[in-house]
Amino acid sequence: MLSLDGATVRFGGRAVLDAVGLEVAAHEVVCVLGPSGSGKSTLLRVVAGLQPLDSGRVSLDGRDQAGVPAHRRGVGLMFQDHQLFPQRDVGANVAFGLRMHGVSKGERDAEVAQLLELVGLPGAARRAVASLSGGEQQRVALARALAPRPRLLMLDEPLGQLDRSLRERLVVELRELFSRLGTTVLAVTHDQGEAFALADRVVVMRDGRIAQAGTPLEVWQRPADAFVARFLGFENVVAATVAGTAADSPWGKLPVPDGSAQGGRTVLVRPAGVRLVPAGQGLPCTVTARTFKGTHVAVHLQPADGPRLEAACALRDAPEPGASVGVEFDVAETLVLE
Ligand SMILES: Nc1ncnc2c1ncn2[C@@H]1O[C@H](COP(=O)(O)OP(=O)(O)OP(=O)(O)O)[C@@H](O)[C@H]1O
Repeated sequence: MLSLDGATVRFGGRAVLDAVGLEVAAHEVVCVLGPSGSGKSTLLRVVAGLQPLDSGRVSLDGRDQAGVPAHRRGVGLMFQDHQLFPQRDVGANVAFGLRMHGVSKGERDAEVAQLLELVGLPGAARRAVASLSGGEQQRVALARALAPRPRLLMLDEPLGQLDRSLRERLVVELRELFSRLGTTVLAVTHDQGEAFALADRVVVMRDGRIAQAGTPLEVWQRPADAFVARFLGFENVVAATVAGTAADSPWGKLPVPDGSAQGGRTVLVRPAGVRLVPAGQGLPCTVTARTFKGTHVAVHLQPADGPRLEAACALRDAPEPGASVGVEFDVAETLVLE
């Protein structure tokens, strides 16, 4: 449905989008993820027709969109600050795009009622926008974006301003809604939890380029490089020299899976693969801090030599800060990055 080919945008000589290639299939939900300034919003704006390309191409349903203005592209956009019209009621906000398309009043009212039902706000058409909570306003903005039945719906930080529990709930609702409607979605977020919960496929951006694209599981299990691994929150990433099934690292010899890439590499050890053993065994470390993570405790460790480590520990097993422990590494949670 959507295809970007060598899409490039430069500001003052710097490529903010650098030869980006991306395909989005019909009914697919793709989340673009990346740190601030990596080019996510620019990517959306390019697809929407709000930002011209310096080179490359954007196609929708196989048709090059060069010269096609934003309002003729058939894409819906929902921004972070959702920009509802405060002086109009909920129904008028949702009906906005339908009016622009010349839909009659009777049809509009029926459509608005149906959309409000869909986003979980049945009967809210006559309410004032100011009387709604942040989460309710977000749903109205979503109903408004869905109303003209866009072939592609684009969301820019759709849940950005909401509190965590509401975001987690809405993300599940959105996922159900999109799969029910078969909506094709391109969403941008800097929250990896949101992206992983919402997307069929995630695209991680760095400095205007795609660092990795894949299903949430693929990206989580095999981050492409140290940047992606760190961006996903993995701290135990270290340069090492791999020979056979061992890697020489600042933490000593690490076991690595059979068939790992050899030579000078970057090695990732997931926190679950950092096993605490009694002091005197393994790599000597001092516990510097503990962070409660709900299902486990993250134990932060300073080895006598080498960069800090993070271990995932059961609540009852987590040692106190200041304790001396040993560390062993589990090959099943170790990965040599390409
Ligand atoms: N009109 C512009 N003129 C000059 N530079 C721009 C313009 N728009 C964006 N940029 C720059 O391009 C880079 C990418 O911006 P973009 O908004 O696409 O990033 P982002 O990944 O969406 O970031 P954020 O998560 O902070 O919204 C940034 O360094 C930004 O300062």
